[in-house]
Amino acid sequence: MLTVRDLDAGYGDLQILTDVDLDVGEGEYVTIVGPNGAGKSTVMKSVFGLTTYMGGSITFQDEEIHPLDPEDIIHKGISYVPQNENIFGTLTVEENLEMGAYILDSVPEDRLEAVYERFPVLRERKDQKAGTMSGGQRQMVAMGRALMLDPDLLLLDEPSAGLAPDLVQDMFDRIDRINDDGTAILMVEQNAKTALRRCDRGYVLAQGENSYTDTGDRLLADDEVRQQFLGG
Ligand SMILES: Nc1ncnc2c1ncn2[C@@H]1O[C@H](COP(=O)(O)OP(=O)(O)OP(=O)(O)O)[C@@H](O)[C@H]1O
Repeated sequence: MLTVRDLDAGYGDLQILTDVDLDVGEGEYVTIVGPNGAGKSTVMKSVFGLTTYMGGSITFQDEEIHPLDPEDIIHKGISYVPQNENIFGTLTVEENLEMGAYILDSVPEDRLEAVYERFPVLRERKDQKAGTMSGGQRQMVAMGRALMLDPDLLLLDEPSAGLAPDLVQDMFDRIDRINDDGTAILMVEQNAKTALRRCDRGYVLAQGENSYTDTGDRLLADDEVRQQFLGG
C-alpha cells in the first residue's frame, strides 16, 4: 500500500533522512521507533508531503506521491495526526471534526456519526471549545478529525505523548480498534516497547537511517535492539 524506497529528505538544505525504506501493507499496523532526533517524525512528514524531497520514491496504492502537497495526499486516502498543535483550540469539538472534512463540499454526517460512536466523549462535549479539554480528549479530537474522511492509512505521530499513564493504555486500545476496523496505521512512538508489542512490524530508525526492521515481537526479543534502543 505505502512503499518508501531510498528516501532522502530534510528541511531546506538540511538532509535528515538517508536511503530510508519502509512498507505499510493493506490494513497493517507499523511502528517507527528510535532515539530522539532520529528522524522518525521526518519520515512521517515526508509521506504527507511536508519536507524537502531530495531523492528516492514514495508510492501509495502504486502511485508516486512525493511531488504532491498534503491536500492532494489526503484525497488519496492518507490522514495525518501531528504530535503538536493538532487541534484548533478556539473552535468547538464539532467544528474541529468538521474541519477534517474541509476538502469535501459538505460534512458527511455518517462519518461524523462514526467518529462520535468511536469517541462518545466527543459527542457529549461537541459544543465545548477543544482547547479547554484534557490532553487525552484533545488527542481524541485530533484523531477523530483525521478519521472524518475514512482514510486507508492513518499517520500518528506520538499519540501517547503528554498523556497520563492510565490514559496511554486507553489510547493504544483505541488505535488497535481503528486498525481492527481496517485502517492501516503508521505510528511514531516514544513508548517503544508498548508500540512494538502491538504492531505487526517495526522499524528502528537511527541518525536518519534504517537500523533494524522486523516484526514487533522479534525486535523486542533482539538483544542488540534491546540494549541499544529499548533501555536493556
Ligand atoms: N522544521 C524543521 N526544520 C529543520 N530541522 C528540523 C525540523 N524539524 C525537525 N528537524 C530536525 O530533524 C531532525 C530529526 O527530527 P525528527 O523530529 O524527525 O526526529 P524524531 O526521531 O521524530 O525525534 P523525537 O523523538 O525527538 O520527536 C532533528 O535534528 C531535528 O532538529
